[in-house]
Amino acid sequence: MVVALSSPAGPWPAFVTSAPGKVILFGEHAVVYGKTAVAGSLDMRAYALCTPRTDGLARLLLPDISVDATLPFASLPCRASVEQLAHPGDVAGLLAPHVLADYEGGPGRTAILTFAYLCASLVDEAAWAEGFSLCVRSLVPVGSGLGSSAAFHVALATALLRISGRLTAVDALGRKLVDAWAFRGEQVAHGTPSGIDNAVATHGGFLRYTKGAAPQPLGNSAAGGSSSAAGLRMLVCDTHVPKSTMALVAGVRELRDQHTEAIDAVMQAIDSISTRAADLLAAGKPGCAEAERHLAGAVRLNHGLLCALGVGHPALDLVCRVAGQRCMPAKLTGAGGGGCALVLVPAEADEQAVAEVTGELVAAGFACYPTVVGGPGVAMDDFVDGVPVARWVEAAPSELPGGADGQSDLIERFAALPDAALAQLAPRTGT
Ligand SMILES: Nc1ncnc2c1ncn2[C@@H]1O[C@H](COP(=O)(O)OP(=O)(O)OP(=O)(O)O)[C@@H](O)[C@H]1O
Ligand SMILES: C[C@@](O)(CCO)CC(=O)[O-]
Repeated sequence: MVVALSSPAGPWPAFVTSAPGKVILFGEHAVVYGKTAVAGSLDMRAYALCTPRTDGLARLLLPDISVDATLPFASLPCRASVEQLAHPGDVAGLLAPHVLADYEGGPGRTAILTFAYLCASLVDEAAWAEGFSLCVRSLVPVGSGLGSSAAFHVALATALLRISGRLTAVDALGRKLVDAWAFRGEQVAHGTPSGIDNAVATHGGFLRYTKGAAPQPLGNSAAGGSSSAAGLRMLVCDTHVPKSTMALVAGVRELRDQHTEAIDAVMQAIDSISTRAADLLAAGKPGCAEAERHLAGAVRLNHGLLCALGVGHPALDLVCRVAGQRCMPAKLTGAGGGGCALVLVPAEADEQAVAEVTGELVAAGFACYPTVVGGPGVAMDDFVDGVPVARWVEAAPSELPGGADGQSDLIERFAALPDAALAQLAPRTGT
């Protein structure tokens, strides 16, 4: 994929940003309390197409969650008032009621709040002057524990930083900036996130993560280098049981307030599991029999400890039982309470056993994704295979009635791209 970026000032071409979902191998929830966690990027991404306008309006189109909002600059709070907020989530109190009127609760409201917060913080009146349209589509299932919100916030923050002229390249400095602003988006959505999800969505690869410290790559590279940890084969199983990350994190906090010593001991146990696993992955031995045995035990233990924190669910236990019967360790991943579980597939796994596990889980009503973990993080492109993004979207197959008629707005065409066409916008490893 060719990446060529125009100067931020002056007219700009349509561009696309994208960021991956994540899978937490070890340490969710404990990471909120400063413990170590290990996570990797998924091969499912969120994509944002950004196009210039001429009417001074900003349109946010989120077809996955039925949001289509068009805002004038004056409908946003000013930067100074946003900067004075005690917490980014308090932005709701600054917005005129009509902005949220059509989005009472749920993902649409959260997305508008984050958009408003990031726009008010980043895009000044001059940059807004001509307006822009932004459409975000995602192949990361929403609310399943696979970091759909972080992928969304990283893609969104990258687009708004570019529009504001603060970001010209996704290099080390650019990634730091994106990560910091995506984290604020996560704060709007989740209250007190640890930052691990946005770190993985930004940097890609496999990371050892501790809140407040720089994420540590585990023998891998978001730029497409080979990863020892990427040798881990996994099935990600979506139970489709809805959950709220914010409520689950708040629930663990309440439990800790009541049973501080006991919960801190659980957190410490999770920390030792994550730390040892991170060392193993960093040493590049995930496939050897001894390491695999160790990781299998660690996965089972971590699941049990998460259940002790009150974030388990019978559907997640079912995944662990079905996989465990075929000697495949499994645990919940992400916030728990529903959402997804990961199944570690041993290097020597019998393919028949993998197919049986998949079949049983699908028969139980779950979705099963064989997963490649450890791919690229955030990306920003003006060209797809040498073709300007706008022309590529126009030419790509669309699900709009009437097919490729060239009549519809670029944003509408992007919103109607089949998933397979959308997936082609992923950065190609090694280019
Ligand atoms: N495709 C999308 N379009 C627009 N907004 C999205 C999209 N996907 C996710 N979001 C935003 O992310 C929020 C979902 O966050 P939530 O924490 O519930 O799920 P998750 O990130 O998938 O799970 P976890 O945090 O456990 O990994 C939505 O409320 C919405 O604001
Ligand atoms: C549950 C949690 O640990 C992971 C959610 O993907 C919350 C966080 O780290 O912000």
